[in-house]
Amino acid sequence: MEGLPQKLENIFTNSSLSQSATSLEEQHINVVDGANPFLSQEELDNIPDHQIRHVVCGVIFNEYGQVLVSRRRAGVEYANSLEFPGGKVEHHETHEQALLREFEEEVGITVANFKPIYDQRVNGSSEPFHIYFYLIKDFFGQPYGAEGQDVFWLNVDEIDYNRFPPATQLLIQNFILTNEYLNDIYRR
Ligand SMILES: Nc1nc2c([nH]c(=O)n2[C@H]2C[C@H](O)[C@@H](COP(=O)(O)OP(=O)(O)OP(=O)(O)O)O2)c(=O)[nH]1
Ligand SMILES: [Mg+2]
Repeated sequence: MEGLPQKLENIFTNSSLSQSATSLEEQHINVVDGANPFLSQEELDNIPDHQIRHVVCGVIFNEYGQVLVSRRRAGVEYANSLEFPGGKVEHHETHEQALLREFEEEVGITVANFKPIYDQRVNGSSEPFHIYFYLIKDFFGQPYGAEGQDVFWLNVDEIDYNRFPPATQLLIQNFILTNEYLNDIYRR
Protein backbone atom coordinates (compact mmCIF):
# COMPACT_ATOMS: atom_id res chain seq x y z
CA MET A 1 0.00 0.00 0.00
CA GLU A 2 2.84 2.26 -0.81
CA GLY A 3 1.75 5.84 -1.41
CA LEU A 4 -1.40 5.72 0.72
CA PRO A 5 -1.65 7.94 3.79
CA GLN A 6 -1.08 5.78 6.89
CA LYS A 7 -4.63 6.13 8.20
CA LEU A 8 -6.18 5.20 4.90
CA GLU A 9 -3.97 2.14 4.74
CA ASN A 10 -5.25 1.07 8.17
CA ILE A 11 -8.82 1.47 7.05
CA PHE A 12 -8.28 -0.76 4.09
CA THR A 13 -6.54 -3.51 6.01
CA ASN A 14 -8.28 -3.54 9.41
CA SER A 15 -11.94 -3.26 8.53
CA SER A 16 -14.37 -5.97 9.49
CA LEU A 17 -18.11 -6.48 9.28
CA SER A 18 -19.86 -7.32 12.50
CA GLN A 19 -23.22 -5.60 12.33
CA SER A 20 -26.30 -7.21 10.89
CA ALA A 21 -28.76 -5.21 8.80
CA THR A 22 -31.96 -3.92 10.43
CA SER A 23 -35.06 -2.78 8.56
CA LEU A 24 -35.45 0.79 7.36
CA GLU A 25 -38.41 1.22 9.73
CA GLU A 26 -36.30 0.18 12.72
CA GLN A 27 -33.68 2.65 11.63
CA HIS A 28 -36.32 5.41 11.47
CA ILE A 29 -35.52 6.01 7.81
CA ASN A 30 -38.58 7.27 6.08
CA VAL A 31 -39.34 5.36 2.88
CA VAL A 32 -41.90 7.45 1.00
CA ASP A 33 -44.76 5.37 -0.36
CA GLY A 34 -44.97 6.09 -4.06
CA ALA A 35 -46.96 4.81 -7.00
CA ASN A 36 -43.92 3.19 -8.55
CA PRO A 37 -44.48 -0.55 -9.07
CA PHE A 38 -41.74 -2.84 -7.74
CA LEU A 39 -39.64 -4.17 -10.64
CA SER A 40 -37.56 -7.34 -10.55
CA GLN A 41 -33.83 -7.01 -11.09
CA GLU A 42 -34.33 -8.38 -14.61
CA GLU A 43 -37.01 -5.79 -15.37
CA LEU A 44 -34.77 -3.03 -14.02
CA ASP A 45 -31.86 -4.30 -16.14
CA ASN A 46 -34.04 -4.31 -19.26
CA ILE A 47 -34.80 -0.58 -19.10
CA PRO A 48 -32.70 1.09 -21.83
CA ASP A 49 -29.91 3.17 -20.37
CA HIS A 50 -31.27 6.46 -21.73
CA GLN A 51 -34.72 5.80 -20.26
CA ILE A 52 -33.66 5.39 -16.65
CA ARG A 53 -32.71 8.26 -14.34
CA HIS A 54 -28.98 8.40 -13.51
CA VAL A 55 -27.82 9.40 -10.02
CA VAL A 56 -24.16 10.10 -9.19
CA CYS A 57 -22.67 10.12 -5.69
CA GLY A 58 -19.14 10.83 -4.55
CA VAL A 59 -17.03 9.19 -1.85
CA ILE A 60 -14.31 11.53 -0.56
CA PHE A 61 -11.63 10.84 2.05
CA ASN A 62 -9.73 13.57 3.87
CA GLU A 63 -6.10 13.34 4.96
CA TYR A 64 -7.17 11.59 8.18
CA GLY A 65 -8.89 8.82 6.26
CA GLN A 66 -12.35 10.08 7.22
CA VAL A 67 -15.19 9.99 4.71
CA LEU A 68 -17.55 12.89 3.87
CA VAL A 69 -21.20 12.21 4.72
CA SER A 70 -24.32 14.33 4.78
CA ARG A 71 -27.79 13.85 6.21
CA ARG A 72 -30.83 13.89 3.96
CA ARG A 73 -33.43 16.40 4.99
CA ALA A 74 -37.05 15.88 6.03
CA GLY A 75 -39.67 15.34 3.35
CA VAL A 76 -37.45 13.73 0.69
CA GLU A 77 -36.97 10.10 -0.28
CA TYR A 78 -34.95 8.33 2.46
CA ALA A 79 -35.44 11.39 4.68
CA ASN A 80 -33.03 11.63 7.64
CA SER A 81 -30.81 8.83 6.38
CA LEU A 82 -27.13 9.51 5.86
CA GLU A 83 -25.78 9.71 2.30
CA PHE A 84 -22.79 10.44 0.20
CA PRO A 85 -23.32 13.82 -1.46
CA GLY A 86 -24.65 13.68 -5.02
CA GLY A 87 -27.86 13.69 -6.98
CA LYS A 88 -29.66 13.33 -10.27
CA VAL A 89 -27.80 13.75 -13.56
CA GLU A 90 -29.53 16.34 -15.77
CA HIS A 91 -30.23 15.59 -19.43
CA HIS A 92 -27.40 17.59 -20.94
CA GLU A 93 -24.80 16.48 -18.37
CA THR A 94 -22.05 13.87 -18.17
CA HIS A 95 -21.59 12.09 -14.83
CA GLU A 96 -18.49 14.20 -14.18
CA GLN A 97 -20.36 17.45 -14.81
CA ALA A 98 -23.19 16.34 -12.53
CA LEU A 99 -20.75 15.43 -9.73
CA LEU A 100 -19.07 18.83 -10.04
CA ARG A 101 -22.41 20.64 -9.91
CA GLU A 102 -23.86 18.55 -7.07
CA PHE A 103 -20.77 18.95 -4.87
CA GLU A 104 -20.77 22.71 -5.43
CA GLU A 105 -24.51 22.97 -4.71
CA GLU A 106 -24.66 20.62 -1.72
CA VAL A 107 -21.33 20.91 0.08
CA GLY A 108 -19.65 23.95 -1.48
CA ILE A 109 -16.47 22.26 -2.72
CA THR A 110 -14.93 21.78 -6.16
CA VAL A 111 -14.16 18.15 -6.98
CA ALA A 112 -11.89 16.50 -9.54
CA ASN A 113 -10.41 13.15 -10.50
CA PHE A 114 -13.21 10.58 -10.33
CA LYS A 115 -12.91 6.78 -10.33
CA PRO A 116 -16.00 4.57 -10.64
CA ILE A 117 -16.47 2.25 -7.63
CA TYR A 118 -19.87 0.60 -7.88
CA ASP A 119 -23.24 1.06 -9.56
CA GLN A 120 -26.68 -0.46 -9.23
CA ARG A 121 -30.25 -0.12 -10.51
CA VAL A 122 -32.79 0.66 -7.81
CA ASN A 123 -36.59 0.72 -7.48
CA GLY A 124 -37.06 4.29 -6.24
CA SER A 125 -40.33 5.27 -4.57
CA SER A 126 -41.36 7.48 -7.48
CA GLU A 127 -39.25 6.08 -10.34
CA PRO A 128 -36.47 3.54 -10.90
CA PHE A 129 -32.94 4.92 -11.02
CA HIS A 130 -29.39 3.81 -11.75
CA ILE A 131 -27.02 4.98 -9.04
CA TYR A 132 -23.28 5.35 -9.69
CA PHE A 133 -20.74 5.82 -6.89
CA TYR A 134 -17.39 7.45 -7.65
CA LEU A 135 -14.27 7.78 -5.56
CA ILE A 136 -13.27 11.45 -5.69
CA LYS A 137 -9.55 11.84 -5.36
CA ASP A 138 -9.16 15.63 -5.25
CA PHE A 139 -11.22 18.45 -3.81
CA PHE A 140 -10.78 22.17 -3.16
CA GLY A 141 -12.44 24.12 -0.35
CA GLN A 142 -13.98 23.24 3.02
CA PRO A 143 -17.20 21.24 2.85
CA TYR A 144 -20.28 22.58 4.66
CA GLY A 145 -24.04 22.03 4.47
CA ALA A 146 -24.74 24.43 1.63
CA GLU A 147 -28.43 23.44 1.60
CA GLY A 148 -28.78 23.67 5.37
CA GLN A 149 -28.19 19.95 5.94
CA ASP A 150 -25.71 18.36 8.37
CA VAL A 151 -22.40 17.51 6.72
CA PHE A 152 -19.54 15.82 8.55
CA TRP A 153 -16.40 13.73 8.24
CA LEU A 154 -16.84 10.23 9.66
CA ASN A 155 -14.17 7.75 10.72
CA VAL A 156 -14.62 4.68 8.60
CA ASP A 157 -14.70 2.40 11.65
CA GLU A 158 -17.61 4.51 12.98
CA ILE A 159 -19.78 4.10 9.90
CA ASP A 160 -23.11 2.46 10.70
CA TYR A 161 -24.19 1.39 7.23
CA ASN A 162 -27.76 0.80 8.47
CA ARG A 163 -28.22 4.55 8.48
CA PHE A 164 -27.77 4.84 4.68
CA PRO A 165 -30.20 3.99 1.83
CA PRO A 166 -30.03 0.33 0.68
CA ALA A 167 -27.85 0.86 -2.42
CA THR A 168 -25.37 2.80 -0.30
CA GLN A 169 -25.40 0.07 2.35
CA LEU A 170 -24.19 -2.38 -0.30
CA LEU A 171 -21.50 0.04 -1.42
CA ILE A 172 -20.27 0.49 2.15
CA GLN A 173 -20.30 -3.21 2.97
CA ASN A 174 -18.66 -4.37 -0.24
CA PHE A 175 -16.34 -1.56 -1.17
CA ILE A 176 -15.61 0.67 1.81
CA LEU A 177 -15.47 -1.56 4.89
CA THR A 178 -13.85 -4.63 3.36
CA ASN A 179 -11.51 -3.07 1.01
CA GLU A 180 -8.89 -4.19 -1.33
CA TYR A 181 -10.86 -3.01 -4.32
CA LEU A 182 -11.11 0.61 -3.21
CA ASN A 183 -7.46 0.60 -2.36
CA ASP A 184 -6.72 -0.56 -5.90
CA ILE A 185 -8.83 2.24 -7.32
CA TYR A 186 -7.21 4.76 -5.02
CA ARG A 187 -3.79 3.86 -6.35
CA ARG A 188 -4.74 4.00 -10.03
N1 LIG B 1 -27.02 11.64 -2.81
C1 LIG B 1 -27.28 10.36 -2.59
N2 LIG B 1 -28.44 9.81 -3.06
C2 LIG B 1 -28.63 8.51 -2.80
C3 LIG B 1 -27.69 7.71 -2.09
N3 LIG B 1 -28.18 6.44 -2.01
C4 LIG B 1 -29.38 6.41 -2.64
O1 LIG B 1 -30.11 5.45 -2.79
N4 LIG B 1 -29.67 7.68 -3.12
C5 LIG B 1 -30.88 8.03 -3.84
C6 LIG B 1 -31.77 8.99 -3.10
C7 LIG B 1 -32.56 9.63 -4.20
O2 LIG B 1 -33.66 8.78 -4.48
C8 LIG B 1 -31.65 9.56 -5.42
C9 LIG B 1 -31.18 10.92 -5.90
O3 LIG B 1 -30.57 11.63 -4.93
P1 LIG B 1 -30.92 13.16 -4.51
O4 LIG B 1 -32.20 13.22 -3.77
O5 LIG B 1 -29.68 13.54 -3.79
O6 LIG B 1 -31.08 13.98 -5.85
P2 LIG B 1 -30.79 15.57 -6.04
O7 LIG B 1 -29.62 15.97 -5.20
O8 LIG B 1 -30.71 15.79 -7.51
O9 LIG B 1 -32.03 16.27 -5.37
P3 LIG B 1 -33.31 16.98 -5.97
O10 LIG B 1 -32.82 18.05 -6.91
O11 LIG B 1 -34.10 15.92 -6.65
O12 LIG B 1 -33.99 17.51 -4.74
O13 LIG B 1 -30.56 8.70 -5.04
C10 LIG B 1 -26.49 8.30 -1.61
O14 LIG B 1 -25.62 7.69 -0.99
N5 LIG B 1 -26.34 9.63 -1.88
MG1 LIG C 1 -28.62 15.22 -3.56
